[in-house]
Amino acid sequence: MDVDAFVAASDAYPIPTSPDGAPIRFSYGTAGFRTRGDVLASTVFRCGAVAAVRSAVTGRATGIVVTASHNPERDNGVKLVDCDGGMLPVAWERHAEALANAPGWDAMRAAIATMRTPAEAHLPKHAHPPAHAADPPPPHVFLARDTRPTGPALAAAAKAGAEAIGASVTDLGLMTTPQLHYVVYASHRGWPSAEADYFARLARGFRRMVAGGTNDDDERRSIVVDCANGVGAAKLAALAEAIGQSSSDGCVLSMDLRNVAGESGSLNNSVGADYVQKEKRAPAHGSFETLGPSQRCVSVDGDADRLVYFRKKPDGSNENSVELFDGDKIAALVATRVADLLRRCAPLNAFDHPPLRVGVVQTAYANGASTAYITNVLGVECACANTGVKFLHPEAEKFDVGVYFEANGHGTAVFSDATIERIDAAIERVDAGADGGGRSSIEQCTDAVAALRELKAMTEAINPAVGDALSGILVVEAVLLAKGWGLTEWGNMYADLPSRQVKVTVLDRSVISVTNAERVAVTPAGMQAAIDQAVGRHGAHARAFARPSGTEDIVRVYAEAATEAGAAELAREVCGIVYDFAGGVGDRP
Ligand SMILES: CC(=O)N[C@H]1[C@@H](OP(=O)(O)O)O[C@H](CO)[C@@H](O)[C@@H]1O
Ligand SMILES: [Mg+2]
Repeated sequence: MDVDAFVAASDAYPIPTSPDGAPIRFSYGTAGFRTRGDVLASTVFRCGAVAAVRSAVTGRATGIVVTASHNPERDNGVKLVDCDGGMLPVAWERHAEALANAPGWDAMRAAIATMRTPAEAHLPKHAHPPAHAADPPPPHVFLARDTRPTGPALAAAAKAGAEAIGASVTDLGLMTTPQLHYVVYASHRGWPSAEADYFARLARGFRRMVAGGTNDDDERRSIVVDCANGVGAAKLAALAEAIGQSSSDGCVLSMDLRNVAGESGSLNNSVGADYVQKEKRAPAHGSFETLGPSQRCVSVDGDADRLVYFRKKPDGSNENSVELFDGDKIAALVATRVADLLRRCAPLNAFDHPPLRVGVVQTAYANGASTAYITNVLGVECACANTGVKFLHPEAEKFDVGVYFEANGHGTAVFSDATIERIDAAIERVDAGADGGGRSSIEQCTDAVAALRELKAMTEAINPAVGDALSGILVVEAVLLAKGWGLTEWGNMYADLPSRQVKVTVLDRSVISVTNAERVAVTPAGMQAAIDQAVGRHGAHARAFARPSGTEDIVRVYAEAATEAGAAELAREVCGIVYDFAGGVGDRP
């Protein structure tokens, strides 16, 4: 590591100052550093070095992605990907912050020295293959960016930072965030990690998932995709190519891609998954108003790690309002399919000793109706984690098959290595003509074998590293096809309770601290009791909480109740309580 060369090179990337002349302070939030793109060069340059040092410490390649996801086009951000393809350890977020804000060469040297102390290694749980302890490889960083105008210069800064300290950099250019995670994940396991390998894996998984499908009537599977004018547009086109839109084997998925052009200012501008989920409205661009209520639509966000499905409200009361199929509904669909497949696999006796634990991980924002459905109807365990994938993913890893989605559509299904080994072993037994259950013929188990193969295919179609809109679309489509379901049947799983999500501005949001997966406020004193009282007044199904956002300088209030009016009123009351107890700014809500 050439720390001296790095600190010397940093002079070309000075920390910018705010109008009062003080250096801008950068913080690593829920999903990396994120702010206006034109002030990020010094931070991104320094993140290049963090990724390089992390690679040196772990003996494996790491990743950097330059993106601000669903945020406006003028913003940008930088997120570091750990060597196993997952999120950076939380302790290293603090190291990245220390380096990003270090005021001079000595402070930078000190921040890097801290990262390199053995106590700070926080090595990932999974080591594939074993670390090269004796002869560590030179540090290596994979780099990608989304389509923002500030992206090329920032990516160049990241590369310069990593190279200055002595890492080699593979610049992958434009990629979705989950693609970059996948590249690092695959390289960690020694798998082929080129972009073509990613597409081929997803496409293979999809085609195998639908291979035994009920598509006898040759009905064309058609979806309209809102690409948010982001990096997902080109990648979805490539994915469509990979699954072979014109294939003659019956497993057709036709994707009509909209909002792909990416004119200046169009990224996430009244389009994309965040807009559709928060507004419960169709994208304002891409001619969605001309579609009928039977058309299945899906929106991805600017870096294509979120997806939500939607369709026009059949009553047509408001021409742009939609029925939303959010992350909660996607999790319920995927978990249902996993549970169905495992049940059907029973004759193979492959997953009974010990029984596989399937679970769903949600956040406090999950609609109460979805939690009730998963627990009571599906009979699947349901855990609640703090907001942010870095909390959900590890919770999901505690199950043999853990399905997690944030309500906003970010999520995936995590199959543990041991589970995949058990699936593979069962397939081997089947292929060898034994059923594992002592029966003379596997013919008695045709349905179980089909289920087993579909389960295996799902592990390939899903992005194992992180939530991915592209793989999410394939899995949802394959499950709908296999079940012979349209949106009506999917929607019939459960009806969302009316809910509201609102923002309150306060002087200092850190006065609010929370516990119990963010559902209970510990401070300021008395605030939770007041929220409880308000909830109590709204009867059965009422629920509300307030927590400080990890990505914006606001407090988020969430409320749900049995009626639309009740949810709106409860949200308004809780906003007032937050305003009173936590130092509200401006007019009282
Ligand atoms: C309620 C909500 O949608 N919160 C979002 C938002 O986090 P906040 O900490 O709530 O600002 O941004 C995160 C990063 O994109 C995402 O993971 C999370 O789900
Ligand atoms: Mg995103």
